[in-house]
Amino acid sequence: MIKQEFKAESKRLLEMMINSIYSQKEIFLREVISNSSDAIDKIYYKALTDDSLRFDKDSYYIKVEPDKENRTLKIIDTGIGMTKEELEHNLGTIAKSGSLAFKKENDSKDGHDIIGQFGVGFYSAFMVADTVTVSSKALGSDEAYKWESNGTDGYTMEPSEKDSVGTEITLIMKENTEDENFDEFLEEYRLKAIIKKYSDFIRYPIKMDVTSRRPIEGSDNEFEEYQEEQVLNSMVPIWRKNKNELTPEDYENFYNEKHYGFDKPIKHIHISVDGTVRYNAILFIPEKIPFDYYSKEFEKGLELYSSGVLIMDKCPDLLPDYFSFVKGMVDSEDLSLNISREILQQDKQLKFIAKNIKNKIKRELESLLKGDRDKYEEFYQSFGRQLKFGVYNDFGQDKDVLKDLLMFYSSKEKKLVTLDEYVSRMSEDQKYIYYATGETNDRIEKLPQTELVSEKGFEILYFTDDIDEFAIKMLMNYQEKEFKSVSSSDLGIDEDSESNTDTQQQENKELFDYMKDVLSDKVKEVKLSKRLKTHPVCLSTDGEVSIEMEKVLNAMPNNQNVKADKVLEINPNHEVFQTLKASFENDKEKLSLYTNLLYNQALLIEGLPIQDPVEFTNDICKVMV
Ligand SMILES: Nc1ncnc2c1ncn2[C@@H]1O[C@H](COP(=O)(O)OP(=O)(O)OP(=O)(O)O)[C@@H](O)[C@H]1O
Repeated sequence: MIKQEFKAESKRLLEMMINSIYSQKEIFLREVISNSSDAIDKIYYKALTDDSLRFDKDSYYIKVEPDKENRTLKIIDTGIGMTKEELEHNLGTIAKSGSLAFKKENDSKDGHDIIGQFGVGFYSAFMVADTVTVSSKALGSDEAYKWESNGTDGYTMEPSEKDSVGTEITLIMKENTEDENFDEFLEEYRLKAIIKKYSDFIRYPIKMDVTSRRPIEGSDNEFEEYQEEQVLNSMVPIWRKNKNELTPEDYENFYNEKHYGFDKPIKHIHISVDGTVRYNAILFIPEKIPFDYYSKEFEKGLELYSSGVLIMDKCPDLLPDYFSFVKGMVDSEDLSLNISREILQQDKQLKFIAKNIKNKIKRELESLLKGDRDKYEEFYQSFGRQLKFGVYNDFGQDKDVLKDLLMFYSSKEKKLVTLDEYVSRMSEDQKYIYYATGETNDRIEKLPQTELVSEKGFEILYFTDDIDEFAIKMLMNYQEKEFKSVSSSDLGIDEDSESNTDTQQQENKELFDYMKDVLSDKVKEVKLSKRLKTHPVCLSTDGEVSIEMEKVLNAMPNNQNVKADKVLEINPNHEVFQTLKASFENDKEKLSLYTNLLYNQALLIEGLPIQDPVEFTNDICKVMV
């Protein structure tokens, strides 16, 4: 059987490729500049093995020349150039990458890694240009050649004049349409911005004649325009520099230049890994919460570079949600890019980098907590909530990563403490890590439910964030100590008076049954309290859902009307209890009134709404008259 070769409609293929690979037209400049940078790198490589060649870095550059009048954009480089054959092979064949072949022949060294690999980037010029002319003189050749194409009808080749070695690409820009303005790619400010965004860390200077204004000599208010050649890119990526050479100010400047935030970062993390996947990263922990951080608009992610060229503005896969506040960038030469360089082909390397980064951020936060408590607390005030979400999310799969980073306000220390600090202070007879929930620390401080635990001398953690209790339920325990709400039915505290209370409970069973009937299904039970010392009444809960959780769940849009099993507790040592007993004997109507009043008071203490406020105030008046 004869094997047939696939035939391709190269015209259509090219058209499809030009119009569908890239999501943004501005990318063409990144591609053409990357080619120029590769061409200069190739001279560098040649010089390594060819003694007759000297690579003097300062003589190599890339120049961008917009010409608004003629609507052309030139990109000129002093790279290795192309011979007639190379022009034909590399630009006349789609998906033929001279650069990839070159890379295979020459091992990449000293971070001079060739960018091109797919053999398609050049054609992105046709997204913005009708005609592309490439005039090139190869290193070691006396002749120059010109390649020209309008992107659809093939190309022409002819000898041309060119004095120096290198390549000059001229784009004749497309006519503007209703939807597209191609003139923008001839504007200095736009070219500057595109170069800064994608090609800032190209190792060679990218120059352009920039128009500036200056006062005319001898005049106060007259100005003249003049042109001045400027280098538009920073060239040296700070992440490639030795950490010892860099000062904290260098990192701060980088943070500001890259517009990661308007604040001063609390900490920077510089990572250089030279293992199976090589990468460099500079990460920042911001000081202040970005204004949109807790909104839908906020997008997490790090900038992703491949060999110094920007691939993605915000690569979300590099950060877990709970570290979404981290800003910065990652640069790797080992990424599997897809041909548009916009998304990644497969994410094995990316997953590896993300995992490393996650562990590194965790370790750095732990060391901040140990080494600079004030700074950590500052950080925690801003982003602690996010860490707690991290404990709760995905069924707690990352709770162990985060548990040592958590902090809560302590009843004893009157400041934020870690769980480790809490547990290390626990006395032998303390079974649980106690917590109380409420809107503010002040309100929790006054909660009747805390009385017994506080009297026992046990520390209580104050939960004021709606996520707190959910996170802790997910954590279940810390260093094998379970968490216990001060409002839960069993506090695990052995009281001497316990049997006494139990007897009283038995003796007054009918009273409590009556009160329960008055309240019907508003409460699960009415009983004598073991936890109250001075306050007459409080609510506690029986079961998994606490009152605080009920509040949070019911405030959600998909509210499923979850209810906590509430227990109304009465303090047997309070005079009110005697009044209740007396009215049970003599005046049931009064007992009903008192029961409702006590229940509503308990709701108020919890910050829960009273079902019928008018009835409540009328009830109070009834007691007065
Ligand atoms: N300015 C230039 N100087 C020298 N050679 C060039 C220049 N521009 C392009 N080339 C050659 O043309 C080839 C094709 O370029 P093209 O941009 O299409 O692909 P690439 O850079 O190899 O790969 P990628 O699609 O990944 O960017 C390059 O591999 C290179 O050999």
